[in-house]
Amino acid sequence: MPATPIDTTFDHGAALQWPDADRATELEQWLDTVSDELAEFGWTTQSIASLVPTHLVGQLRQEVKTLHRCEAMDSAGIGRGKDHVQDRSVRRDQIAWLNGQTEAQRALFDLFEQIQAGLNQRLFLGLRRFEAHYATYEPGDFYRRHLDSFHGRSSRIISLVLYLNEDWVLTDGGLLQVFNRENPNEVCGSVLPEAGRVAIFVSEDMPHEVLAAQRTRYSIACWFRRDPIQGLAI
Ligand SMILES: O=C(O)CCC(=O)C(=O)O
Ligand SMILES: [Fe+2]
Repeated sequence: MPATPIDTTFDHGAALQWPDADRATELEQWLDTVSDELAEFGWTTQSIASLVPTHLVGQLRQEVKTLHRCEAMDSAGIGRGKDHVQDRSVRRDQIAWLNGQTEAQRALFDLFEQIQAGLNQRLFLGLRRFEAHYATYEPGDFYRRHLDSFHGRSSRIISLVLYLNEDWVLTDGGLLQVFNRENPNEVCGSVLPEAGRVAIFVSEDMPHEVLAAQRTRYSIACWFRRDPIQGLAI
């Protein structure tokens, strides 16, 4: 009996990769939708499931869980430069900055670079770089209503928050509430912090708040900036 010929029509290695052409089309459509909604409403929420391999969000979740468990995260502060203070009545999360060094962070930074270029093309924002940190909210932790950037000093232009939590339900709390930019007492949207979901908004326009979480909540907050200088913390 002849040996079974090796099937050369099916590349098993390539099948595990993202199909490049489909993914590029998905990304262009995704960027069109995000740009339209940012221009019209100042914010949007989307899934990144069609843009990244399924295991990426799980890898990022494992990284932040490890950082949290090893007590390698710092209490988050508010204000910039020498005005930077820790005020537990305003925010209670713990953070750790991403450095793009692990495989998962490299893949995420690739996506962030594509988002940066795509938003620049469509909205002429002049974004030049981004910074991102993991955040952990333990049960009871919150972040009161705030803006991510102040008018006139705006170096943070677009905020993007990626959520990492599996099976998050309403009773777990921790919703992101986005307020009307004309009337900051009116909630215009709520986002469930479930794995693969992002919230994207104009940093200096959209007041927002993280409601108290009832279970540990993991996320990555990223800011796309216009200024070229590294290390100017806000
Ligand atoms: O985690 C979120 O939903 C938003 C976090 C936030 O507002 C911030 O870190 O500035
Ligand atoms: Fe914020």
